[in-house]
Amino acid sequence: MRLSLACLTKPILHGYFRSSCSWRVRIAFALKGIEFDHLPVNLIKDGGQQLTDQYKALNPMQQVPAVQIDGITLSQSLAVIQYIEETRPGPRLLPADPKKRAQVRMISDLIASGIQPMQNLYVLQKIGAEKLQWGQHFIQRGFEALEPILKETASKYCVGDEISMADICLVPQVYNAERFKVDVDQFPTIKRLNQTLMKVDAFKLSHPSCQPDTPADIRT
Ligand SMILES: O=C(O)/C=C\C(=O)CC(=O)CC(=O)O
Repeated sequence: MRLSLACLTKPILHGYFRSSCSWRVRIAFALKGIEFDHLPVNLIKDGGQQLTDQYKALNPMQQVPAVQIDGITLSQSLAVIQYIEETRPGPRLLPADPKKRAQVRMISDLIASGIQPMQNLYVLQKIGAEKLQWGQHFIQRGFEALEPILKETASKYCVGDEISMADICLVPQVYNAERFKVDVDQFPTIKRLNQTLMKVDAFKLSHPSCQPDTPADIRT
């Protein structure tokens, strides 16, 4: 087998400890057992390091994460997750069954396109005041849709009994819900899945509370 040099170098994750989209990528790397180098991009410090020309050259959307892997640079966490799914061994992150696979994509997109972008830093900075209520509104609305969907698709995990990309999206979004003071008790399926997943090492080790760039005062 011929291995290109690019495949032999560790991927580099440009991310931020508290970014839910960076956390998604960290979970996927952990589940697949992929070692990576972490280059922190502080979204707050100096007005936001993602806004520098240097970072813009890496990711023109000026958001995290960006991942350098196999000689290419990818932004957008779901594209990264699907790329490593297609190129790396280890547990499957998308089910083989087409219906379950579609359900995983539906749940992932619901979160990654329907909820998270409405409460990300850039949008909230544009809103000005009312940030908390704005974020709460869109997470609440999204979880009201997600709960009945998960009730249908979930068994041990979001879709059946295998951890998938849907679970990778769910846990960081629940973390954001808690940050925005959405009462997750309203959503028993979401709550139960989050509790189950937070016992899995890949989710624990990648948690925002214990990353290289986690500030000392909130590190656990
Ligand atoms: O420390 C901060 O407050 C800044 C940024 C974030 O949390 C990341 C986001 O923009 C939200 C998100 O990932 O969903």
